[in-house]
Amino acid sequence: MPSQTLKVDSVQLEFDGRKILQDIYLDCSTGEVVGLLGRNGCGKSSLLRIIFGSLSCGYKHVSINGQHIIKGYHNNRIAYLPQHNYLPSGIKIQKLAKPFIDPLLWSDFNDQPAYQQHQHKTVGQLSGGELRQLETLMIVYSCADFILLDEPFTHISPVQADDLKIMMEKSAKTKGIIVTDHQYYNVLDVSDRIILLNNGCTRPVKDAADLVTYNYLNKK
Ligand SMILES: Nc1ncnc2c1ncn2[C@@H]1O[C@H](COP(=O)(O)OP(=O)(O)OP(=O)(O)O)[C@@H](O)[C@H]1O
Repeated sequence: MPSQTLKVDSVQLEFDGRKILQDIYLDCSTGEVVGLLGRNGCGKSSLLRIIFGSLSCGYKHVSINGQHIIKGYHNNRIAYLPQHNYLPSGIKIQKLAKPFIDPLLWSDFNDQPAYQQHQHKTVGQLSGGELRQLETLMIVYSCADFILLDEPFTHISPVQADDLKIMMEKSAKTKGIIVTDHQYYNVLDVSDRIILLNNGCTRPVKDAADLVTYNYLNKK
């Protein structure tokens, strides 16, 4: 499949007159994982929601291969794992998963231990980490060309985080992934490039020293 590129720029977001996002440029091509880092409240979730199309803002320009995208979720172009749980309770995982998963990826998804173990349970019968793992799996294996992951590592154990990174690298052979999480070491580990969100602006990050310069990490 030919490479595709998602581009996001000129985003203007304010809440109650307070500027949250103002000088944004972010791109992601199929075949790569882009990590988005930033301090609490700097606007990472808002930016992902704007790209996905679930948060309105003053202005934005989102495109895929030059084609303007108004709502990223239309036609399954972009899938989004929100920071908080999104699956409805009371319905079996198996029933929820079927319409979600890319039919071409079904057999791979079906082989995942988390799905094998929990497919007959409902959301309410899962632990917080089990649910998070399944929610992330379902987004990574969805039909979308671009995947936005908001804190996929936060509630899962180190072993499961390692499994998720392997799965993301595999998925990024054909999809583009943008991931944000405060477990920055996992984000650094899995990402091809890092973008820092700071004072409403995006900045490319070359290495961990840049993260110190921009006051994201403390100097050791
Ligand atoms: N609906 C809203 N109304 C007013 N302010 C909001 C609203 N949603 C978010 N904010 C504010 O916008 C800022 C950015 O929020 P956002 O959730 O995007 O940050 P974040 O970088 O994802 O933070 P965290 O890392 O803590 O999850 C925060 O200061 C937050 O308080």
